[in-house]
Amino acid sequence: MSETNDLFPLFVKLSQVNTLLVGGGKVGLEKATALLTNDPAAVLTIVAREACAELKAFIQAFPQVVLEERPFRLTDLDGRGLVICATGNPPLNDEIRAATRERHLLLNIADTPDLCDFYLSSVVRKGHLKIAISTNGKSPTLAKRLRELFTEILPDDMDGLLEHLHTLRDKMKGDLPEKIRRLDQLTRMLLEDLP
Ligand SMILES: C[C@@]1(CC(=O)O)C2=NC(=C\c3[nH]c(c(CCC(=O)O)c3CC(=O)O)Cc3[nH]c(c(CC(=O)O)c3CCC(=O)O)/C=C3\N/C(=C\2)[C@@H](CCC(=O)O)[C@]3(C)CC(=O)O)/[C@H]1CCC(=O)O
Ligand SMILES: NC(=O)c1ccc[n+]([C@@H]2O[C@H](COP(=O)([O-])OP(=O)(O)OC[C@H]3O[C@@H](n4cnc5c(N)ncnc54)[C@H](O)[C@@H]3O)[C@@H](O)[C@H]2O)c1
Repeated sequence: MSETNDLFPLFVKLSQVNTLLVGGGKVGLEKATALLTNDPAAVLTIVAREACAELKAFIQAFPQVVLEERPFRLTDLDGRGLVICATGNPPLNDEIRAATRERHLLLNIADTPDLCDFYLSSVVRKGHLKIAISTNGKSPTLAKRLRELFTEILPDDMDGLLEHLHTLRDKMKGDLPEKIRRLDQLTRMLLEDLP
């Protein structure tokens, strides 16, 4: 029997959702990079006993990011929307798992699928176009490879196409089914030009 991928993808506005990252080692740096490259205005607090030099250097470019070098405490969860944990500390993972469940907060514990409410995805970015890839946790390396493949084959000027479609969409009058029919037709023609 084949398993299905039941994960529901969302595109989250990190500038409006207060995120806590616990842990500031190599994996913490990867997660901070994923958050801040997608949204440089992400509201992010990092709590780590000791943050690595690379993380400290990286967050310099993001003045809104708060780094507190001290042990995690439960009050760190106050006012958060998302929590990401990258400490490699199993008892702490369990404590944060229980506390976030009580507070109805969404939690990702890096590299520990069983304890996650959500996974981070591999992200293809071409201007306004963003494609998130999930392998249902089966192979993050394949997700990374597919990101590289799509980044290579999609044209860099996707923004030109999207702006054009946006202008046309705003100009179109008439009833919705007719608008959808015309946009379907137009995008079919435009996408035929892609490699
Ligand atoms: C996509 C990406 C996003 C991101 O992290 O930003 C991401 N992992 C990335 C890379 C990566 N991670 C690992 C390697 C080493 C090779 C390997 O082990 O495969 C590489 C490859 C590399 O770095 O080259 C180690 C690893 N990761 C997980 C486990 C545990 C397990 O599988 O049980 C272990 C073993 C740990 C150990 O053995 O100790 C688990 C998860 N990793 C996920 C996301 C979630 C599932 C996403 C999906 O559905 O595919 C999930 C379930 C939870 C989560 O962490 O959110 C990012 C690629 C970004 C990009 O480049 O595009
Ligand atoms: N990198 C690996 O080889 C490896 C192997 C197995 C699992 N992992 C997973 O990777 C993650 C961590 O990896 P890493 O390489 O970044 O580890 P790391 O040891 O470099 O970093 C751990 C970070 O967590 C912080 N930390 C630990 N306890 C804390 C506490 N009580 N309060 C606040 N901060 C605390 C440390 O100060 C540090 O910043 C974990 O999710 C772990 O399950 C990694």
